[in-house]
Amino acid sequence: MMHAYPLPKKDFLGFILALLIIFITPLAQAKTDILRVGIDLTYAPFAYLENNQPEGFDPDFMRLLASKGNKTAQFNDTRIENIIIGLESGHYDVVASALYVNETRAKQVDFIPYLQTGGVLLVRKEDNFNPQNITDLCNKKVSSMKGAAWIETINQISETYCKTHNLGAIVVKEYPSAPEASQALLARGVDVQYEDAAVAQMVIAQLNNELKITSKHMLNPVLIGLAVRKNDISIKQDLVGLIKQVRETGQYDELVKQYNLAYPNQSLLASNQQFIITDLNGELKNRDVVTSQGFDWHYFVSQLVNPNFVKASWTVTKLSIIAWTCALLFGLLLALGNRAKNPILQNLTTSYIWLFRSLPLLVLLIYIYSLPRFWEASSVVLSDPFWAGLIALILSESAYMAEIHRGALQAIPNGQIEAGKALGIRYWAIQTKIIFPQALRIALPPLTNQLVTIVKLTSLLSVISLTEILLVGQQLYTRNFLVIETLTVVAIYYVAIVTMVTWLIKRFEIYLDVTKRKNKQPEKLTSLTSFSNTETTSILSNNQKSKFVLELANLNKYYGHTQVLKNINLNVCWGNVISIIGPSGSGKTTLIRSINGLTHLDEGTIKLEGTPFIQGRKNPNKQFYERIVHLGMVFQNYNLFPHKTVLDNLLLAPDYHKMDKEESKRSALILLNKVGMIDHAFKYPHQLSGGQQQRVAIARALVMKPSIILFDEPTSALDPELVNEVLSVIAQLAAEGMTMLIVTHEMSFAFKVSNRIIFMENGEIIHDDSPDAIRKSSDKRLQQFLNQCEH
Ligand SMILES: Nc1ncnc2c1ncn2[C@@H]1O[C@H](COP(=O)(O)OP(=O)(O)OP(=O)(O)O)[C@@H](O)[C@H]1O
Repeated sequence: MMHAYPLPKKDFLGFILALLIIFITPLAQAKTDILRVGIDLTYAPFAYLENNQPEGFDPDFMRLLASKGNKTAQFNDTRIENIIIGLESGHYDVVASALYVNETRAKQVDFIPYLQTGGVLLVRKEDNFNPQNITDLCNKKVSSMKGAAWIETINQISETYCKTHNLGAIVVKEYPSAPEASQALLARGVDVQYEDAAVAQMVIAQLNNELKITSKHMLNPVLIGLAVRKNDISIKQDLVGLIKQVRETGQYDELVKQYNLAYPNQSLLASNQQFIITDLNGELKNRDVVTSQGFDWHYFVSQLVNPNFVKASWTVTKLSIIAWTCALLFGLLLALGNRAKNPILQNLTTSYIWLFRSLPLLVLLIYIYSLPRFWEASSVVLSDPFWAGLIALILSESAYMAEIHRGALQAIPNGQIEAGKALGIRYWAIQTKIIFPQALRIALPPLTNQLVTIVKLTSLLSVISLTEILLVGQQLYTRNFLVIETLTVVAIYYVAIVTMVTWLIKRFEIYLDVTKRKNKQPEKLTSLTSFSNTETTSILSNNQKSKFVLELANLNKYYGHTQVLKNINLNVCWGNVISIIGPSGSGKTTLIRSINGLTHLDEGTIKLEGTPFIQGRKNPNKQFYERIVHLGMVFQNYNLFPHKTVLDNLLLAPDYHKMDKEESKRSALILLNKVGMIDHAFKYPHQLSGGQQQRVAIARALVMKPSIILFDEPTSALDPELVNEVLSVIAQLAAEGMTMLIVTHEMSFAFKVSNRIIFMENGEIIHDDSPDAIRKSSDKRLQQFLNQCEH
């Protein structure tokens, strides 16, 4: 029977200890039984994956050594550029990845030689170019695996032979692995590939003989070694002893024969003696513990001014800024397409965004860079990794930016578009002058983030051999193994670029933020107060060409099955001030918005100044856009443009309609004076009260000299104490003979200023009479409504 009591404390600790022992013992055992090998399994035939198992010479060799030492080889697949970081960090004990031996590498790690190899030259099968030696490569582009031994030799020959013989330099393009270097050759990004002899055989077989070896002899023999940490004396002793054993038993010879490789010859061993830890007989030379060097400050400082880093930084900056700007603009078009009413456009943009957000940039980069293989003409542009990288970045980033723009565009209130439309401004101008500047301010912080992302993403472009900052770093540390020093330089360059570009955009963001802007120095406006009344009223239109300003005939409007306007007929004479009153939901706003096309009618015609203006469901025509400016509109929520000053709010429409600049500025100032806002001409809307904003909105509606102004509940959004300042401006306009149609809930005002009052209910005009007649009407429903309003 089990006890329900808790375990005594002592027993509990014992239990934990037992658990630890159970788990730790096998781990501790595992460490001694396992030979941990760092290896890059993308380098066939030396090391590759087959059926998920490491295969090739290096895995076979390490398995052989491990079994001789009664251990199991455990492979840790790591790309070549990071393989020494793993060794130094203790993730494995030895690197067996066809590493060539050289002086600078030997300063960081100890090498135990175990193989020799050499290079060959590969070209496309159909090419007539037959290079035999490196000297035949002058003026050619050569692809190579990153950090390969021969790169230094090629660069040396380019300097000492090609340049001195005026034959043109050899351009080496480095790729992460041999398959990518071959793809570049097939895509005509390079003319020739320099490859390890054993690797080249394998590549040719895999690519169905699309490439051929042209060099007859193995070029540039190199010594290959196992790399171990300098202070790891026991692993050095173990490995040297095991290699000796497998050579003596003949197992080593059997293995190298299978791969057509060889143990390093004596002369190669002799010439590399100072870089390896075994002598010519394969015995360990020095058993002292040598600690690896600390941070190499001298090298670090020298690399800070390395011209290759400076050049790569310029490439990264240029590429990032161009990619960001193009993706920003393209993304904006995509966002607009996505918001369009056209379903084809919507589906196309949605699919684009879905596809390019899902595709990894790396895959996209390789697709684009390889395109010339299938479409030769594209090689003119795409063989240059800068352009291929730029196109891939733009395609991918524009998909992300489209979503940022979509969010920002959605955040702009619809009233801004309506205010633009009411001023007769067409679609593109509304977008560019009103919507984009406001949306850009909202989108800028996330867009800045994207720029930082792009700067960092450029490091991926090394797969297509673009010499960017990380690639320069990798080229350096795969040769000298000074990983931390080099990466610190890389980090400094990236941080500097990101800091610079974000600072620039931050300045732009501050520039766009009108709340942080100081008011422009006001001009001398005092002279304006001396304008005569005639000059002030002459600004208002008195262009009476027809009997009626506005004629509405048989207007009908439905929302779904609900009819909200029922056969509306109304004629407005010049100078009429008509107030539209009625209970909530009676259709007042719908009526006034359909007069200037903001709400589409289902049936009926509207004539403006005697000429047809809107006809039923027909789309607005050219005549509509020419005449819409004769209809001013004042909205309930003012709808001023927040990114423009008061004066610029007034000048937007005259500028768009190409009116005389000086004259419209003068009219704008006179109108501001008229509505009592002249002292605020250079303020932004957020610096004004609601009443002041509405007075500016009235001046803005007047600046195009409309024949009639429509007011949609102009005081409903105002605090009670601000209502009167707006109403007195409207009353003044009424007194000056301005024709106005006013939807209002301010009954006493309506009765005071109007010559006619229209009472609407359920979408119908029930009464259309003088204020006196309305007041005296015997209609109970009307009287009930008026009584309610008075309360
Ligand atoms: N976009 C829309 N979709 C569907 N129905 C709408 C839409 N706009 C208005 N309506 C309906 O049309 C009718 C008339 O609305 P409208 O806004 O013109 O009334 P109103 O008299 O101006 O009311 P209020 O005085 O409250 O502003 C209402 O029943 C309203 O619910």
